[in-house]
Amino acid sequence: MTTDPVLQARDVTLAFGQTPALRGADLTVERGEILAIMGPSGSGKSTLLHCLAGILRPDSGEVHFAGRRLDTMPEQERSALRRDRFGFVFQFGQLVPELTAVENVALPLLLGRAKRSTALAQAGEWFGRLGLDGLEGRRSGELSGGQAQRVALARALVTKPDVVFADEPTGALDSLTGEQVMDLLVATAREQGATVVIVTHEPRVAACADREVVVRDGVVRSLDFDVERLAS
Ligand SMILES: Nc1ncnc2c1ncn2[C@@H]1O[C@H](COP(=O)(O)OP(=O)(O)OP(=O)(O)O)[C@@H](O)[C@H]1O
Repeated sequence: MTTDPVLQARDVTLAFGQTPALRGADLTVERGEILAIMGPSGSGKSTLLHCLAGILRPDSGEVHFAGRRLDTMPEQERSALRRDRFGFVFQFGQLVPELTAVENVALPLLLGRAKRSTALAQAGEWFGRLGLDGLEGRRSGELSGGQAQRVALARALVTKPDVVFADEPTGALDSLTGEQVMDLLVATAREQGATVVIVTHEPRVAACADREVVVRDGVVRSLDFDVERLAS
């Protein structure tokens, strides 16, 4: 049985002023797939991730999510879709410093208008699951980098999103902690059947993925193409 891809970028271009970031990027992501996007600094990886997540609107080309055009969708609808169907993990966790860890995890549920007690209870379930027991009441300044990133993972996963977008999720962590965070991300995403799109510089992180692609000069290449090109 074949299923439709969950995400698709078709001939996407985007420039920041005079700087081209994407120059005809094509990418298809299958449902449940864990995909790593690699490539040199400045090649367009984060811009591609932001287009796929409906954060940036391309100058031309199309972006599809679950059969719907994301690039032409009105902002309000895109923002609801990001809140309800996508989860995000960034390099520095980006927890809200005024909130406790459990409130941070509950945030996407509260923004989706869940009852506060229900949201906090659901958020609390993630602490045991991610080895964070007892840290529910801490603020981000009282957590280690690895703990904060696990809280950020819980926040990305708490809504049971279709897709988790992770931009350098281990970039600020030492390699052992980074590995633990990646193992947790992959295991929980697989458990929930979530698709994961990871931008990373680190081959060890990419090795956790089902497939790797490389972005060069704003264009997506499969890893096979890249290896052949480098070998020739
Ligand atoms: N907000 C912005 N304003 C201006 N130029 C930008 C902006 N964001 C990205 N760029 C430029 O677009 C190009 C692609 O950037 P992007 O961040 O997508 O690359 P990247 O591959 O993710 O890089 P890195 O690995 O260093 O994070 C670069 O030339 C970058 O300088």
